[in-house]
Amino acid sequence: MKILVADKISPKGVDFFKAQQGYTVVEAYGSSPEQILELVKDVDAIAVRSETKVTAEVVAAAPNLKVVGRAGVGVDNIDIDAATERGVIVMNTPGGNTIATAELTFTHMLCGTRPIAQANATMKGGGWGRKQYSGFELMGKTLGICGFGRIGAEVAKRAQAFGMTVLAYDPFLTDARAQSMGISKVTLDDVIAQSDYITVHMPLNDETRGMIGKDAFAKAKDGLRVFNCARGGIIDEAALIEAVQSGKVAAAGLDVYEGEPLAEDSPLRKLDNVVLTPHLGASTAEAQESVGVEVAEQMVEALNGGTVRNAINMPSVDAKALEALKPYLSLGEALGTFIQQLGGECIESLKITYFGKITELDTLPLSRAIQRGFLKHIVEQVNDVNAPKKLEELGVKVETTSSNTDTSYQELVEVQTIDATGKSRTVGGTLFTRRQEPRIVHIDHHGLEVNTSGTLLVLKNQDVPGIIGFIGTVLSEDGINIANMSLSRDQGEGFAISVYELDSVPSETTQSKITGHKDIEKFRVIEL
Ligand SMILES: NC(=O)c1ccc[n+]([C@@H]2O[C@H](COP(=O)([O-])OP(=O)(O)OC[C@H]3O[C@@H](n4cnc5c(N)ncnc54)[C@H](O)[C@@H]3O)[C@@H](O)[C@H]2O)c1
Ligand SMILES: O=C(O)[C@H](O)COP(=O)(O)O
Repeated sequence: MKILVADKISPKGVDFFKAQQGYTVVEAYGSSPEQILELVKDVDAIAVRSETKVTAEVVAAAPNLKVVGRAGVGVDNIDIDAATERGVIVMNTPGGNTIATAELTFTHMLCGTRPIAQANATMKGGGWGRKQYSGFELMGKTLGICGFGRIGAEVAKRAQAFGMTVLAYDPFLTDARAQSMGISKVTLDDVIAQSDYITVHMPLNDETRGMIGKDAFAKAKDGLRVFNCARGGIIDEAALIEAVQSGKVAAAGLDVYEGEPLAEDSPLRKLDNVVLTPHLGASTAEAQESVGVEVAEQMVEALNGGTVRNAINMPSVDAKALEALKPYLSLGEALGTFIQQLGGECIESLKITYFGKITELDTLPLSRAIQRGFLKHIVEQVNDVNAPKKLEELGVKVETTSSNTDTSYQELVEVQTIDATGKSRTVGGTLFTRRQEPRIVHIDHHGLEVNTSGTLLVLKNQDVPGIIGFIGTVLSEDGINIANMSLSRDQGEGFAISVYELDSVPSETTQSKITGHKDIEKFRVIEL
């Protein structure tokens, strides 16, 4: 495996890569976009922080690329869509720099309350300035936190320790969590109208870009103090500059910017009551060691075919849950591959239903395995990362449900296809013998028992004598052994469904002989 470490991550993380047998590590910090395109030509994985941009062009230039690892939280420097389309796993290390960033945020809040940075600059210039640098207290003030995730919550705890009242705006924050943290869950308008301090802790996207802008400053209290240690652009820079210049905003602290590095001539650099740091949130020894080692471990585990942790573009499952799911994954893949070949062409919908005990597990990886299996014979380079996207591109709608309807099995996975004419085909599978052996247990609700590997001949015929003998004869003339056979008779309708497990695929001639038999309505050769 060849790993490109494109941004400076902890030496312990780099050493972890180097310690792996058969791994080659290229460390190339501060490379230009052109150099990156050249460097990724033969790499299996790229480790980055926020500097290197993993664009669609970079993904396209790296045919062997399997994993992009981000030693940190934000993945806005990685083109997730391009990576997903190619089946490249993108992973981050979400918790490792939470405390570092919460502490930097709090440092900014303190600096925006007591003019430490400004006083320090005066002192270094030979001055004293005791009178001009008096400040305020945090005690008794209201802090509004927009984005109450890992970092937002840590900032809240620190603010409470300083005697602040905390309001939070986060559409995903539950009442129970707000209550247990002793904070008030409010609307964005309330945060803006009631806060003395506002800090933002969410990703930058179309919803959050400019969330604190001209309108917000107009509705805010006079003398508001604002802080952004999340992503540049959540607080609109032009609006902030205006609000600081007009005195509406009394102080601000920024660690992140709309463009990084911040332009040398940015007006922000000239505002006395705005304290700036160069994207230092995660830059502590502890955080860097944590995210550097974590990203290296996660990447190696994924590259070696183990558990995929903290992936952005596929379900992440912990090792224990994955162990419990393992036997189901090969069943799922086989059911997907089977139904794609049984369902025929122009399939518009793929419905997955889980029954019984399996509904207690996290079935997301299993649903991915079914989708991957479905695409196995029709799309090249499909994996759990890109399977949903490939199905979407093919116009196949995927629906997954859990049902509490009783079946004859302790647990059952059912996969149904519906084609453009509305015709539906269904296959069901379960695990036999203490959950280890995958079996197909029905086709279109006709009970059978079929193994989930190799070549299958699926037959629908009139339920008349001589069919099994005929199939045995034509296959033996072709030199093909039958390993197993399962039969389901529908006496009411007078036909039978049978599945023959074969040692190899029947020749064209044999298949024409089967087609020619007057009592055989249809058959399919299915390769699992
Ligand atoms: N300055 C730095 O060096 C630094 C370091 C670490 C993280 N960060 C950034 O800080 C941000 C927060 O990181 P985190 O680890 O707390 O992430 P997190 O995922 O734990 O929390 C983000 C929170 O934002 C909320 N959210 C999402 N959309 C929202 C919206 N429209 N309105 C309000 N809330 C919304 C989510 O519900 C979530 O609770 C990220 O952007 C991350 O990239 C910056
Ligand atoms: O999202 C993050 O984790 C931070 O922005 C840290 O970025 P960095 O690794 O480039 O310091």
